[in-house]
Amino acid sequence: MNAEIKTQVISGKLAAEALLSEVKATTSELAKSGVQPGLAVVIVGNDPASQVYVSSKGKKAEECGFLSIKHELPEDAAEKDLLDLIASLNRDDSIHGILVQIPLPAHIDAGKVIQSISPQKDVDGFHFTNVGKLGTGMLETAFVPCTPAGSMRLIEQIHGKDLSGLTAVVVGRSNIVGKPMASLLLAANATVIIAHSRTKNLEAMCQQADILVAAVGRPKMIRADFLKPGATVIDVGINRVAAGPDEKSKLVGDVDFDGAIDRAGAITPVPGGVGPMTIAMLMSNTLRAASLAAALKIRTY
Ligand SMILES: Nc1nc(=O)c2c([nH]1)NC[C@@H]1CN(c3ccc(C(=O)N[C@@H](CCC(=O)O)C(=O)O)cc3)C=[N+]21
Repeated sequence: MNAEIKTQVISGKLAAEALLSEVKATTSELAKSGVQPGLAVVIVGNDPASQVYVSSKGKKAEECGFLSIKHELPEDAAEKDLLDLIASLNRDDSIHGILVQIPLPAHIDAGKVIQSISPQKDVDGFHFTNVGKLGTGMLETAFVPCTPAGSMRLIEQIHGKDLSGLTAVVVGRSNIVGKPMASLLLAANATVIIAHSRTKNLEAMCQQADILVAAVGRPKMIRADFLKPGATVIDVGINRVAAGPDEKSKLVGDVDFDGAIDRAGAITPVPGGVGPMTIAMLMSNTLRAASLAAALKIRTY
């Protein structure tokens, strides 16, 4: 135990509740002008983990006062059926956000499906238009992927909006977390390093980090000795591991939380950290899509 460092556990659960109550309040305001945000979640197949995520997204959407619609397609659905469904959701004025749950079955081209979603309804922020806007700093109209956006809100609690002079290390280079996370950190003036499976001496690289974002998908891979004392640690990992012979599986992050707590300045737990913020940001993005769509209905002249 390090007596000098008082580590703050950053509650994603509380931050998500705060964000959701803002979303609810703005949704009631919007209702006065006859606008109700609508979210369509599409799931293909019956992966149990995906089912759980999708139902919790639907539940949160309803709590926010949104129209919440779920489309379930069978595991062997044709790609064309999915593309046709998205085309009809793109045309549907009551739907402002479309989320196609990832992963998709192997016979479906996930890239093609994502690019078929209207960029204005792409509340996941995966469409090239939104990726390009984030990459070029056009954040006013971009949809930013929910996990990195939620992680930034948690970082903001500790460091504020301006990260000038701070070094951030993102471990992981996925299109849905690592790369957009790095773009957001850079936009907030951090000095950004993206580390990944081919990085030499990952431990030394991580020790540079004032802010460390772990998004590798390997349980407890980031250990206490990887951390600069006092660092802010954002654990994006959601790994389900066997807890014991008769016990249910449990969730662990990419960071060895019990070790890291003695060295970090602030750290997100798993569960209760980035996960709940991801869902809250999805609601925030959907509300934003609805507001932008409503604004565009007002005549220019
Ligand atoms: N198109 C698409 N968009 C996504 O945003 C998306 C996706 N596909 N596919 C799967 C991943 C995963 N994901 C999570 C969201 C919330 C929690 C979450 O709230 N987790 C809770 C624990 C939940 C539990 O106990 O299982 C927590 O960390 O506290 C986890 C994972 C969104 N994803």
